[in-house]
Amino acid sequence: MIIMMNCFPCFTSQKSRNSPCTTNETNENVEHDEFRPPVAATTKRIEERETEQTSLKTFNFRELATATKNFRQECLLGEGGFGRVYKGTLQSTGQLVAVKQLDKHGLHGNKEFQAEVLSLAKLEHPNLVKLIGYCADGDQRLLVFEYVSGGSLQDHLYEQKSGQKPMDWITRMKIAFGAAQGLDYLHDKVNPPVIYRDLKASNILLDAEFYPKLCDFGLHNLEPGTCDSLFLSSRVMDTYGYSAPEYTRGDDLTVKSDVYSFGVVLLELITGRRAIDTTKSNDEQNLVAWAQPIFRDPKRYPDMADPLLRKNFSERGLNQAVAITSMCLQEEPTARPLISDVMVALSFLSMSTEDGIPATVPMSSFRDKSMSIALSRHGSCSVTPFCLSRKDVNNKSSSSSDSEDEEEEKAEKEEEEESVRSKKKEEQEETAGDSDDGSDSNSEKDQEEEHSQLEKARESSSSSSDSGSERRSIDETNATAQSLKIKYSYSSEEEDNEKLSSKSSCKSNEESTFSRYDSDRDHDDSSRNTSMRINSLAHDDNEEDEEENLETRSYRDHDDSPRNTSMRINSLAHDDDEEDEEENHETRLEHIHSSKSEDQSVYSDDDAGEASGESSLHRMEPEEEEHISSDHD
Ligand SMILES: Nc1ncnc2c1ncn2[C@@H]1O[C@H](COP(=O)(O)OP(=O)(O)OP(=O)(O)O)[C@@H](O)[C@H]1O
Repeated sequence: MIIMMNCFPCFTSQKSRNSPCTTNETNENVEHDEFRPPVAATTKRIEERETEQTSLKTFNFRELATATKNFRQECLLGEGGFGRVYKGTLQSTGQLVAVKQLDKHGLHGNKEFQAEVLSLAKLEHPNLVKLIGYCADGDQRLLVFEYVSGGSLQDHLYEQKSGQKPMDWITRMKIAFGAAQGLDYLHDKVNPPVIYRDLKASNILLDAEFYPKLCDFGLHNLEPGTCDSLFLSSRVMDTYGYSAPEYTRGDDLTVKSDVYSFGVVLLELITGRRAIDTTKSNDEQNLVAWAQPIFRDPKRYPDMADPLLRKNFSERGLNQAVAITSMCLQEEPTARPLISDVMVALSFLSMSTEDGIPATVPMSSFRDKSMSIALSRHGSCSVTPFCLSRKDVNNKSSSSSDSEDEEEEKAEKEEEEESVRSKKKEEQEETAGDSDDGSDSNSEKDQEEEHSQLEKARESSSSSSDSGSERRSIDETNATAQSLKIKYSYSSEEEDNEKLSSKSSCKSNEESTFSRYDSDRDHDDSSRNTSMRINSLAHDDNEEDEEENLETRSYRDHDDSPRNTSMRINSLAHDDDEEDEEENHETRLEHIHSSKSEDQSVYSDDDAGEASGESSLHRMEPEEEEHISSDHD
């Protein structure tokens, strides 16, 4: 979009040089140029609204000189590929800002600059450094950003000040999660999507509470050299170690190239190693090259972790994080996950739990199946295809015992119904075995019987829950699972997932789910305080010739009890006036798993003073998993 030069008076007007102004204050001066068709009043109003929305300020050079004490050395925060960055204080408001003085190489014209700046200003997200304003005065081009006080991720990982504690595991995961949210916004929430191109540890700024904000996004077109082909950008070198293989091959960059760079950052967070470290031996200089063989050997994952973490992380958390990283770092761009899926997975990893073990990630939270498959390999993803409704999440996140009781009652009811239904199924199968055409002829009768059994089950279930007596035993549930011939284990591989998915006739996530994830910045220490919504809706695909219209619904139950590992698979036929009874099933698959399984043990090494100086791995043995079915046996 091309914006008029006079729209920003600091380019031309003397008046503007003396006072800061916002773009909306100056819209009266809008003129038209040759690139813009005559602007109708309405169009003009739309533009005004756009600039109002961004509330972008224009500054004159003198103001910014004052703010930065005349660009004094002591205010210099650093110098990057775009130019120098100074810390400043706006005189008018007292606000702290970071003033980026763009290099004059390949200087962009005012119009181009304004256009870029305005589109930049529209990119607003809590995990992006906010552009406050700009200055284009003579040949000066400056951008004014909010000041982020905590330094960059690079500083925290590698340039720690003395006495500063190393970042703990959860903090690292929260940083990764926040960065993923920022990237997701650029990739998924902005139209057209913005390819960051420059994601790296030094571009992730942290505030005083380690809340991450991405900087330098969308600046590509302002990069020195984009107007001057002879100018070799120093940024190319800086990005070395983060850039995706397709960049080196000279192929086009896509959002998946950003996913690769994100993978490198995640790897840095896990390992505490720089993307490129020339002080290391040859085979360890390139972090990704060093990590690739380890990705293939999960037993070596713990060796990968940053020694500064002193093994204070859960094994499962580490496995998940490494699995996500290795996916992001796939050679082939299409094999890399969507950042939205990475973000969802990290939302679980960044939640603090009492025992430090991250919750299982519901498979249907992902838009792309590959992520759930990768995580399920590490027992980190519930393989049941299900949908997490907002109501479910609310119920789950509520600490109210009432709602938990209600959930349990509901689950019990469903189990009853499921039991009846599966028994019926078995009978039907037997009948089918005896007589080929028998099932058809009896189907109506069967339906009636089934229905009446279900009704009975509902009644008996409600009466038992009313009296508060007799809970349905979980071995019955397991029998139900068996009757559905679904096998499951925590180490289940891809095929198991596929089988389970197909058993429940649920379409792939890609096709059938819509995920929405919202999290605000209070995503903090308590998982209960985490504001998170994941909604997935399995929806029908009319083109598919499905005999049954299945609505699959389930939810994650992050069970607090370490000794309860069970899987409940409930399937019930429900009568719905509007829908054909024969064709409608509601399958509820609920997977409740233990907070601690074998794969979930916590490594801890609190013994900082071990004589050897090398911490040994203390593995807190998981409490024995209690498979209720085996108890029953
Ligand atoms: N909004 C900001 N708040 C606080 N510090 C900032 C801000 N923006 C940049 N900085 C700091 O200014 C310095 C220079 O930043 P800049 O982004 O220009 O360079 P870089 O990230 O080191 O390299 P490159 O330009 O290649 O990405 C860095 O130390 C960075 O942490």
